[in-house]
Amino acid sequence: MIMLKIGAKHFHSRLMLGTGKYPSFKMQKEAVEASETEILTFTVRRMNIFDADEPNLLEALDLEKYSLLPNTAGAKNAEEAVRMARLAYASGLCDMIKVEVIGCDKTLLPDPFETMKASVQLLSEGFTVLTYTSDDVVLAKRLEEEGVHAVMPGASPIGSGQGIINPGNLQFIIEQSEIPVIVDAGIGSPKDAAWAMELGADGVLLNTAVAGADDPVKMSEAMKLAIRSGRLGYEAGRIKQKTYATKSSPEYGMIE
Ligand SMILES: CC(=O)[C@@H](O)[C@H](O)COP(=O)(O)O
Repeated sequence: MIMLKIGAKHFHSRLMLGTGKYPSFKMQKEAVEASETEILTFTVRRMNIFDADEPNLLEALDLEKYSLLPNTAGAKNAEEAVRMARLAYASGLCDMIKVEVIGCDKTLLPDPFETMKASVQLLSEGFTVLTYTSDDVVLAKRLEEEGVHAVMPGASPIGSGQGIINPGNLQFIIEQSEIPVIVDAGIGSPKDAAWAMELGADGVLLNTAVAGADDPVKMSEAMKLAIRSGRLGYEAGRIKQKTYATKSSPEYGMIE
């Protein structure tokens, strides 16, 4: 059964995993495998794409098994992001592109204007564009209108592990979107990932919570299960919250 469609690509897993910050290549490989992800993201700037003598940060992974989502992390403006995307494409390491243009070094929050500019340019060049944004509802809509293939609102600042700090905005973005919404960045624990999915997100992208865990492989599996569980809960339709109690054992309609 197909679960997630982004552009022309179909996926069974709703978890996208970052490849950086792992304590070792061995741990990276095991964590990636435990996640059962189909989409791996990596920073173009940190790849030694054209220099065979330099270390390759993906060398432990069998890249044939994954769809690759290079990201433009480190770009400070649209021009830099576009250049990185073209480089990833030219190197053959590009099924899709995650547009990430940082506007503030302290918060690592995206620059909305440059993000939009880069996304529009890359769309015009035929890329499948997934755009990292803040949880700005109007910007997410504008990006969708421009034709991006997915929006990726942050749960909280990258690497902060704060989890979802503005569920209301994520909810609005999810409700209005006809393209996939991937909650990206700031996930700290499995409960955050499950919550994002329960809100109706189409997927979650995370890195630090797994790579920085005491046991990245176990955490990777926990995230996989949390995302499945959150999605199931969303599809099952949760009960309405009430102010007052209602008995779990009603006096009528009991099963004998
Ligand atoms: C790897 C990547 O793309 C990050 O920029 C991403 O946003 C993940 O953030 P966390 O490390 O907070 O999960």
